[in-house]
Amino acid sequence: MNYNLNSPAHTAQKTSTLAALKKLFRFLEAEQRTLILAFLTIMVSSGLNLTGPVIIGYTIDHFIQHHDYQHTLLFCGLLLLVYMTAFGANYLQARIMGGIGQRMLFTLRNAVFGKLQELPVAFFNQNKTGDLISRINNDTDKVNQFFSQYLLQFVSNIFLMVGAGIFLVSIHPSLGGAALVPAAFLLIFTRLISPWVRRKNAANMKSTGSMSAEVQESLNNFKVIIAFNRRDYFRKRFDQVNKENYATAVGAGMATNLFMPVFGVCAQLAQLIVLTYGIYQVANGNFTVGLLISYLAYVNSFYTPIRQISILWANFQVALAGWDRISQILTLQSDLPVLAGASANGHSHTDTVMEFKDVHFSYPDSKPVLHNVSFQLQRGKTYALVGPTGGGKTTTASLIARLYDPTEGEVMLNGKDIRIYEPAERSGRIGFILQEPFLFTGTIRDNILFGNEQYAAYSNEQLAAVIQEAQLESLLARFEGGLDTKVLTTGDSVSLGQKQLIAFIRAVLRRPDLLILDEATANIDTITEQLLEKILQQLPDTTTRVIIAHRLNTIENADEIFFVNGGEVTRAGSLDHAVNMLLHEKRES
Ligand SMILES: Nc1ncnc2c1ncn2[C@@H]1O[C@H](COP(=O)(O)OP(=O)(O)OP(=O)(O)O)[C@@H](O)[C@H]1O
Repeated sequence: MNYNLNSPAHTAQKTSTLAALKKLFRFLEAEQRTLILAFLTIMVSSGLNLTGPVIIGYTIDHFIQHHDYQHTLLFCGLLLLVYMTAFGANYLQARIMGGIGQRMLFTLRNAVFGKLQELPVAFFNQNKTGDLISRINNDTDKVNQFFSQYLLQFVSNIFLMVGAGIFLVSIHPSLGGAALVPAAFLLIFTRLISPWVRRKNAANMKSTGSMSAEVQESLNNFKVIIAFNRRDYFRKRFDQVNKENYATAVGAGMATNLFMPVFGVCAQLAQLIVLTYGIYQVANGNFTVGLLISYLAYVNSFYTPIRQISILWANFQVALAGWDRISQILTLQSDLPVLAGASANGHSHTDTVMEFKDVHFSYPDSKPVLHNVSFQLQRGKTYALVGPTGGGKTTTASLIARLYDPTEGEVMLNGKDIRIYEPAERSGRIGFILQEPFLFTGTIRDNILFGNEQYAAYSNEQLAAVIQEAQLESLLARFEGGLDTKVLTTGDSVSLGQKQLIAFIRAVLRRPDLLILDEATANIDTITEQLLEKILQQLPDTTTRVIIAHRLNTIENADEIFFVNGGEVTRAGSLDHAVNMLLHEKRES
């Protein structure tokens, strides 16, 4: 399945504005009451703001022109009260929406992160971590900014604009009609350029994602960069993506800022029209001066929100571009679903713990790695997978652990299709010590208990007793701080061999039915390796072991050896035969 989020199949996927809004509002379902309250505050503040010009016009015509200063003062006081109440309502609305925005950001980030947890290894193979981080951090924030800062301003401005528009047309239809002509032009203009603005912003977010991926890659590999003295090379590469990001940011900024001046010109045009036509009407005695001042204030009340809306609309386009990138993740489905209807319960104790039936496998857009492979692994036995580099050993092990599904054929665990097992059950039954074990920042205890709920509540003493029972205490003894030894993800606090020891303890303590060791002793000294070998021998009789190793001495005790190469997994028979096959393969290549 194509999981590459930056491929045309995904980037072409755009939701319409309305559909995007509908989906976004789903994240606000729990906020309905607060939203209604915020909406009420908007109605109050907009309604009060709209009465301002009426009060001014009325005061001029009825009191100022008749030199009635007592009433003038009274109405000025009333105006102050109106504006202060509007201010209070505005403040309340900003506070409410700030809270809603932050909660939405929280929910949105959780949703994206939760989805990432559901997706298969293939997704992570095809996407760069930096880009995913940028989607979780930056793009969700763009959506949040719109919701927390702009959404209600947007609504309140629309409310003000419609209210002022109604006043304009009802006071003087022809003058109102003339005042609204520039607005009609704006509507068409906005519709035409919005998709382009959204595209420009999407391009900018994409390049921010690429930049983040570049930073992530060089920070992750800084040792190699320093060792090979490639700082300049990476500096140049960063310079390149930074330049691209700069160019797309300028493009997005220009597109986003285009709304403002055009909207400004239209507002001025409307005022000019009203002023010219209005003075003509006053001269003919059809209009009072007070009414014209109110009228101009309404033109202002109509176009100021429009100007605001232009800024908000631009931000809305940014939020939509961010939403497109987020929803590309949210709409993905894992291509490793658990088969419905079947049950993995009633664990049958078949002798065959694992079986491949006519399995074919290829990575996306790559040539086949496995071709029509069939084999069985019996309970309690030790198997070795040998073969040349790139022959397909790790791939075979990954299919055993269901990190991928076969392109064709079936993989059976304990006599049942592996696809019927829930991930928790499957990973409990199959332990996988990866070629490059990954440790999380924390302590050895945290890392040993990773994904192992059974001992989560154990004290260190209890856990040490379990470790002793599993005969792993001599491995733990290699760490001075014991279970509390600190581990950093950068890996500097523990050596690669020590990491493999921790991964080994982690996997063995889960007591899996099947334990896969992928080059798990490659970085361990010979004495420790012998110790591991001993521990492996002492695992319960029912545990099946699959060992992938380049050092052939590590597989001396295997019950069966499989040779993995050229798409095939064949029985190698004895160790000598496996060595001959490897030598033959080397000579051929
Ligand atoms: N994620 C991937 N995407 C595309 N091709 C891959 C991927 N992982 C491995 N391959 C390819 O699949 C083939 C088998 O790789 P695999 O890692 O299974 O070999 P291996 O026998 O375990 O090698 P090694 O002994 O070096 O670990 C190789 O040609 C490799 O390039």
